[in-house]
Amino acid sequence: MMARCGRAAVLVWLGLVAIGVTALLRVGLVSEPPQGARRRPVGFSALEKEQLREALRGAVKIPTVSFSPGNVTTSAMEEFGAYIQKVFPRVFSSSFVHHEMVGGYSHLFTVHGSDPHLQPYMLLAHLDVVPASDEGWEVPPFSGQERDGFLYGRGTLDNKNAVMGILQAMDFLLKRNHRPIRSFYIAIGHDEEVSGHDGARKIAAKLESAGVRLAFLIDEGLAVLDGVVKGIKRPVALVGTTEKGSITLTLTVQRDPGHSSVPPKETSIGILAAAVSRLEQNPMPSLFGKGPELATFEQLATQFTFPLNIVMANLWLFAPVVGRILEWEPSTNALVRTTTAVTLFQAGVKANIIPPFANATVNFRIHPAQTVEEVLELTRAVIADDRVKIRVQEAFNPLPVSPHDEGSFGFQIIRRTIHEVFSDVSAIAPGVCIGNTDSRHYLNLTSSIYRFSPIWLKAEDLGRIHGLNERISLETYERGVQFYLHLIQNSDLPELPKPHKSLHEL
Ligand SMILES: CCCCCCCC/C=C\CCCCCCCC(=O)NCC(=O)O
Ligand SMILES: [Zn+2]
Ligand SMILES: [Zn+2]
Repeated sequence: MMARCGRAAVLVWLGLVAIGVTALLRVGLVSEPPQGARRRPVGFSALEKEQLREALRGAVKIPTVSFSPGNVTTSAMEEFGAYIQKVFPRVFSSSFVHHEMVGGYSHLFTVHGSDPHLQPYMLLAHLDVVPASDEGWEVPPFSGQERDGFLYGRGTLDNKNAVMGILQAMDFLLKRNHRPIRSFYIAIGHDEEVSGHDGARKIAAKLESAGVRLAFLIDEGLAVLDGVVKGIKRPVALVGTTEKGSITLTLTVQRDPGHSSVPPKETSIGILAAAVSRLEQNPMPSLFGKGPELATFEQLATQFTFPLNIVMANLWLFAPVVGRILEWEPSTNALVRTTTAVTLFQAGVKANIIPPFANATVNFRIHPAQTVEEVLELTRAVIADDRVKIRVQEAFNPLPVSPHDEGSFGFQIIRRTIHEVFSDVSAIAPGVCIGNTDSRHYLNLTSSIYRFSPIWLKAEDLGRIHGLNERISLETYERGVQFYLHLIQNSDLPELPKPHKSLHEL
């Protein structure tokens, strides 16, 4: 009997291994880099390197902060506009580049390629940054100081690296007398950090009313991740093919004020604090494996060390266990569920007055398998207190998944460009962008929206985005400029080679 059980267990194990190996081979083929002649990184002279670093430093020193919708630092944004004109005169004076301002402080460049029959694409970035005070920073966040090969400052990763990287690449192309064949737009929003309603949304509306359709669009988002995903030793690049939805709620409790010497059993502050604490103690349900994050892990399966590689290649069986493990780290927990972040709390007027009001802001990022309505319903159920009034500030559902198969022009061009410039990455896979981007305003112009920042992130860097000591290595920034240079040239391809030879010709 014991022997029979043992033999059965071995057979089950062999079966699992066979399935795993099959899946690994399949996945291995999918994630194989495109073959054939690759464009080699263009060399920058020492002077050019110096120029591109100084240009970024100058951009970081202008405090283009967005505080809230309608409350952005307009004078800094005007200064930023003048700064890029000064640094990139070639771009602003080129006969085939048209520049215009939209929504007061956003920039739209139209680069007219030599073949007007090719559908244009778009490079997207934003010039505004989230606030930063000196406290906790190794160097002041708007001082543009450099340490050990890193330029420190708010916006170095999010997103002045892209604004300056794109314009710098354009400048270098013009300097080398290169006119792109395919037309493209460069859109630089000024209020992405506070919803993009005055910048990106207006640019999108303008292009839409002119009947523009885009071949694809690339915005900030995921990146090259080095040691970020536990179990993967080598760097991998993730391209965001979708992004999470979002809900921002204001929770309010109002009670009668009075003398603090005769307090009620519960104050508005106590009631609201208990409600937000319940939200934190009761996270949204795990949905790991029910959305496009499944494809990310399947495609990265071969990159995991043994035995995780077998596990990842068999998520149909192991997804619940993997989901539990991913919950341990905030960065991967964000892929598992709708996240809940209590971000603002305002209450009370004076030490000896019973507080008449308490307000809290809670920001949820919605997992692709959930909707705004579902999250609202769960939130009401967890708060379960009619004294807490719930108001929706802003809400949108998770974004559609952009095509990422072998025939998807934009995805394959981006993939090829990553292979050329970040040749040290071992795999490229589609992913869910956990933050939100201006790209969602362009849904009516294209279904091919990709979110990839050409930056190299180690696990410890994730906390720098919107956090303390945001910084970029100058070597990484040079690669970012290379990325946009290559991307613009690769996009000149009129179409992808036919499927039977696509991988060899790309
Ligand atoms: C196997 C997958 C592991 C994924 C781990 C997550 C990696 C995170 C990588 C990049 C950081 C995401 C930043 C996204 C851009 C956010 C832009 C932004 O700040 N927008 C405003 C907002 O979201 O409020
Ligand atoms: Zn950003
Ligand atoms: Zn940001």
